[in-house]
Parts: sequence; C-alpha cells; structure tokens
Amino acid sequence: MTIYALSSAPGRAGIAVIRISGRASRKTLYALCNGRLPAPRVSSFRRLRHPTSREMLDEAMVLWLPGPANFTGEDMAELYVHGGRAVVTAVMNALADVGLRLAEPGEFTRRAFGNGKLDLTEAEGLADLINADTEIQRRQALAQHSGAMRARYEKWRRTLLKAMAYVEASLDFSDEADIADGAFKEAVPEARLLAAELERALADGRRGEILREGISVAIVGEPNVGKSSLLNALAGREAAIVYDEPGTTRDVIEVSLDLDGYPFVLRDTAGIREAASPVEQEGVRRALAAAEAADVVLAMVDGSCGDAGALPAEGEAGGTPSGEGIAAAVTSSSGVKLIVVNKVDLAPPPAPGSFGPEAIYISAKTCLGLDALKAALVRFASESYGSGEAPTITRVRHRQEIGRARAALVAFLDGAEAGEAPELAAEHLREAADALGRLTGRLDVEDVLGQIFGEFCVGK
Ligand SMILES: Nc1nc2c(c(=O)[nH]1)N(C=O)[C@@H](CNc1ccc(C(=O)N[C@@H](CCC(=O)O)C(=O)O)cc1)CN2
Ligand SMILES: Nc1nc2c(ncn2[C@@H]2O[C@H](COP(=O)(O)OP(=O)(O)OP(=O)(O)O)[C@@H](O)[C@H]2O)c(=O)[nH]1
Ligand SMILES: [Mg+2]
Repeated sequence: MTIYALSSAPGRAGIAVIRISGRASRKTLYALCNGRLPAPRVSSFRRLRHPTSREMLDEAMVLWLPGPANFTGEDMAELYVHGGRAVVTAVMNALADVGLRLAEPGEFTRRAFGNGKLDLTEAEGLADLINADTEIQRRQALAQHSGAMRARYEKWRRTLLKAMAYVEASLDFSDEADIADGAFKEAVPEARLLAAELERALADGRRGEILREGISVAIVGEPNVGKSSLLNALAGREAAIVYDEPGTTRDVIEVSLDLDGYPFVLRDTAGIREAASPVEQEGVRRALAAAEAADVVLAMVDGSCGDAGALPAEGEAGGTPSGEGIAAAVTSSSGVKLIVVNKVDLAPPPAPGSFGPEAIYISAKTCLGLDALKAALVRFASESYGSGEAPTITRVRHRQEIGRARAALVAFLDGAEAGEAPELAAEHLREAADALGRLTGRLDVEDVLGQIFGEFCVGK
C-alpha cells in the first residue's frame, strides 16, 4: 500500500515536506501535477491540484524519486508545500481521497529495512540521529547510521561462520578421526579470539548508552546549600524554586544541558536531612535514589559557614545525621564524585584545600567558578566516554545479544576442552551466530521490529 506522511515537524512552518512511498506514488504525483510528472530527482515547481475535484491546493516544489535508488527503495515522491496547517491538511486529505494511507511511525524506515537499504543498527542510528540534541550525540548516531556497527557485527558473524564451517567439516569427516580432529581444532582459536573481542566490547563502561541517554549528574547536599541555585545557574533559567529556607526542594528537577557537545541530564534534589514531614522524607528518598543512579555526583557544601563536617571524609563517621546521609548518598553511587563548595562570595573565603584538593569553589549566585565546574564535567565526559566516534554499544538490546553470543562462545570453548561431541559444539556456535544475526536484523526479528520502528516519529 502506498503511504504518505508529513515528514517535517507538525505545526505551522515556512515550508512543510509531505512524503509519499509505494507503487501509487507515480500515478498520484502525476495527478497532483496535472499530468506534468517532474523529471526524476530534479526539484520542480508545480501547481498542485486535487486529483479528482481539480481544485487548486497549493503552489509547491516537488520531487519524483523512482525506486529503487532512493531512501525506501520503493517509488517515492516529495511535496514541499507552504507550511500552513490548512495547506498541509488539504494536501494530505487529497492523498487520502485517492486511496493512500497515512504512514505509521517509522514505516518509511521499516520499508527501507525490508528492501535491504539499511540494517537494524543503521535504522537505530537513524532514530538516534533524529533524536540527537548535542554534537557528540550527532556524531555517535551518524557513525551508527553510516554502518560502523553493522561492519563490526558482520565481521564477527563472518568469523563465527568460519568457525562453524570448520566444525561442520569435522562432522563431515567423522569417520576419519585425524581430519575431523584437525578441522575442529581450527575452530577453537577463532572462537577464543572472538570471545575475547566480545568481552572487550561489553566492557565499555556503557559509554555509548550513556552518551545516547545523556550523562546523569545529581546535585546532592544538605538543605539550603544552594543546589537549586546551581541548577538554575547552569540551566540559564529559573527551573527550580530557590528560597532561603531549608527544605525547599522536594521533587527531583531535571534539566538537559549541552556542554561542549556532551549531553548532560542535571538533577537537582531535596536537601538531605532527618526530615520531619513525610513529603520531605520522600524527597530525601528520591534524592538518594538519584545519587545512586548518577554517573556524576556533585556533593555540594556551603563554604560560607566554615563547616566541612557536612561532608565527612570517606570511612569517617559523619558528624551529623544529615552528614551521614550525604556520605551514604555519595558512596552509594558508582559514579564519579565531585565536591562543590558554594557561596564563596560570602566572607570569609575558605582556606584553600580545606574541602580536599579536588573541590571546586563556586558561587551559584554570582556565577563565579561555574566555568571551572563546566570544564571539569566536560573533561570527565571526554575522558570517560570519548567523542562518540568509535563504534560502541548504544542500546541494551545490543548488550543482550552480544552477551548471548559471548556466553554461547564460552560454552563452545568449555565444551571443546571437555571433549564435547562436535554436534553440540556446532549448536553453540549457531546460537552465537543467531544472536549476532538478531543484532543486525538478518534473522527473524519480527518481535523487535515493532519496538525499533515504533520509536520513530511519523514521516520517518
Ligand atoms: N528530501 C529529502 N531529504 C533527505 C532525505 C529524504 O528522503 N528526502 N533523507 C532520508 O531520510 C535523508 C537522506 N537519505 C537518503 C538516503 C538514501 C538515498 C538514496 O537515494 N539512496 C540510493 C542511492 C544512493 C547513492 O546515490 O549513492 C540507494 O540507496 O540506492 C537518498 C537519501 C536526509 N535528507
Ligand atoms: N550568597 C550566596 N547565596 C546563595 C548562593 N547560592 C545559593 N544562595 C542562597 O541560599 C539560599 C538557598 O538556596 P537554594 O538554591 O534554594 O538551596 P538548596 O540547596 O536548593 O536548598 P533545598 O532545596 O532546601 O535543599 C537562597 O537564599 C539562595 O539565594 C551563593 O552562591 N551565594
Ligand atoms: Mg533546592
């Protein structure tokens, strides 16, 4: 069935792009253009008319993109119309009137996948490209969309197929023990190398997934130290309520930040203390959970009261109940910890080093030291997560399949050591190859398709 959709963002715009894909594209465009089908792949000006009522719909630029050398591989057309809501509605209604169907989310890309234009990792890269908010996310998504992972996973799969061929050969020559043994032995080092490579790929510190989702930064500390003020200063807007009374923030407040192309999700949290009210207690619970899940914990202290006791040194018992709470929040997180000393605009300035050598001194009020804090976050991001260009695992789905492939390889290697029958050995290798096949979509993956393509917006 021929489908259509608004491929540009919904709402009023200068120009809107309506895309058509399927067998009826040619006939539909021909009718809309009053019998003047444009030359292939050349942008042309046309008056669009309703195919049956002949009413004029708009003046437009149109593209005729015959398959298979286009995005979906089917015949396609694109209409660049004036981006008014009524214009878009009128043109889309005309398409429905001649029997075309509105596309489902991701349906164009799904058809492209079905026609072998891209594999699943490239389709996922395309979804990520559309969702990329920062430069690093763009680079990572584009690398994946351009086949960086496909190449890596297909190389692994070819290695596996080679190992499988050796095992098959040993089965074929089972009545000639020497040949059978020799062939089987060839498969073992291949499998061992590949297992090590998968292991390395899995031990990536989740950098691809973290860059895709945004680096999670939690601001924690005692009440009133200036956590919400810092969030607002970094966000450049009054996202959180700031008030000179401890216990102001209760909910976790999230702000997305782009620092030098790195995506951060900053979370302001309730001040940690033995809260009296149940609402504040829940806030403290959420603060602790945010800290635990964070990649970076900014442990904030008030530098103006000359009291470092709120952040007891590691291993040392906290001086106050809230100090213990903060120590627990900081140590429960597997993320990196940075001590942020706030309110340095208030006299007297703390003695240098009194909060540890790594502490960052800021004033959320005057913005003093914020550049140093941002620089520290960016340095941490680039050292820990790279620049998004090396092929990495970007989704749990990939991690699961690579994990399955590795487990099957380990089972093969263990079996080989224990003298397992070659028939069983072949089965382990097949399992590993199947996992990699699901990764790229070579294999029956009907169940994952809906999930992957459903993530897209309509029109993609
Ligand atoms: N107007 C417009 N802009 C667009 C797209 C589109 O569909 N329409 N894209 C879509 O999302 C992206 C570009 N992606 C494209 C991918 C493949 C082909 C294509 O024609 N492929 C052919 C020939 C390739 C070649 O010449 O090397 C092929 O695969 O056979 C075109 C666009 C971004 N910009
Ligand atoms: N002088 C000065 N005052 C600050 C600074 N940062 C925050 N404040 C003030 O400290 C008070 C508390 O600030 P908040 O940002 O609400 O503190 P918080 O840590 O979010 O407090 P809770 O939400 O209660 O945990 C407000 O009156 C702020 O104006 C600073 O750098 N210098
Ligand atoms: Mg607050």
